[in-house]
Amino acid sequence: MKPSIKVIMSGGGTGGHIYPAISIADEIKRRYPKAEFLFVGAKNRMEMEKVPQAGYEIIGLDVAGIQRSASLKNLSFPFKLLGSLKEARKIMKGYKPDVVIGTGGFASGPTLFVANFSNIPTVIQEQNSFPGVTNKWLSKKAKKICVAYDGLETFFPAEKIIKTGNPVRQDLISMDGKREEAIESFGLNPSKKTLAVIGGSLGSGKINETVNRNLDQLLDLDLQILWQTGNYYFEKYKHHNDTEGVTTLSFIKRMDFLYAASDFIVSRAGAGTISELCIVGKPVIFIPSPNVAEDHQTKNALALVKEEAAIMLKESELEGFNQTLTSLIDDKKLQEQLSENIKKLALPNATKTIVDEIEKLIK
Ligand SMILES: CC(=O)N[C@H]1[C@@H](OP(=O)(O)OP(=O)(O)OC[C@H]2O[C@@H](n3ccc(=O)[nH]c3=O)[C@H](O)[C@@H]2O)O[C@H](CO)[C@@H](O)[C@@H]1O
Repeated sequence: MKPSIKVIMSGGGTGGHIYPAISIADEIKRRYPKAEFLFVGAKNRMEMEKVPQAGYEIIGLDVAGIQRSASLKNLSFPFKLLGSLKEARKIMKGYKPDVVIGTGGFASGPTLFVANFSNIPTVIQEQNSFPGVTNKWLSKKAKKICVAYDGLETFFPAEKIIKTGNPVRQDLISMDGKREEAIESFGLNPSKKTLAVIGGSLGSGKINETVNRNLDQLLDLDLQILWQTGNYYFEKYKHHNDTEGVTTLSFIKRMDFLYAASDFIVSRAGAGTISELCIVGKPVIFIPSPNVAEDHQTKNALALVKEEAAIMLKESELEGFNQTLTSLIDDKKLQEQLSENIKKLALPNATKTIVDEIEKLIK
């Protein structure tokens, strides 16, 4: 009989930190049906909704990040940090976990710091090719660091690094035979090619503006557009649902369907989306967000561009959007080459490999 274990998962702020935590918890639960889980997130952030939907309990810390631009909000940062450290300490003392797993975002900083300080083994799952300051700092005391890109020994202690890949939800790994159902579920035209637009879990204002500006020319390419705007921007663009050939959605529950229905993809370069796109194997144009720590999305995308596995357009190059997309659509050979090369980078066993490492720690 497998023992009952107690696990704290901490991460959130955006889907990119939440979904890996849920995938890892699901796999631990599959192996240890009696395992108990507590998620620690940040109050009022996306995890407070998505984690309970996935069937797990979550506590929200009163914590926020530092604003990159000078902001009055930063004045309250030290107080919130101290408060959240106190809260995390209380949680750790009360729950007594066997292991604490951090997938990044505001809450994982104080949670893993307190766990490290209390000598509870911690594991970091770093999704990006370039880590933020918090993970670099937490890595000193973490037992293991599961990464998805090469070259992270520049930032983390080399002996703790394991290249596992990023966890990808199971329904995104088994993609075969879903195209027809996917096309039907979005009410798309099966005889037309589909361009999917993905702004990341929160949506992207810049990508939305670009698609909106170029919409007529895009439709002239005889494409239909499946456009994820993000919740925040949906009101502004939802009227396009009345435009023939355009489907806008705020947030997509069945990302497997979005990928299955699409022929070409334009996307932000969040690490989780990239890992999924490697499994999906379709031609992609990345438009990385320049507004993230250390410009890590550009670095994520460049790791693929280097392998001729994707095209990248910087935000400063968006006047060339139409031309880049048209060239891709017109070039079958390029499409095949991108598909073939991106698939080579897929690491579909990431979640299992990460949980193998966690198991070694708790045994
Ligand atoms: C603005 C920001 O801070 N972005 C960061 C955030 O991105 P973001 O939260 O966008 O994260 P990712 O691209 O890594 O992952 C998004 C996840 O949300 C899912 N999804 C997305 C849209 C949707 O409608 N439905 C849905 O389910 C995707 O399938 C994927 O699993 O975390 C990533 C991982 O650390 C980072 O690389 C990004 O730079």
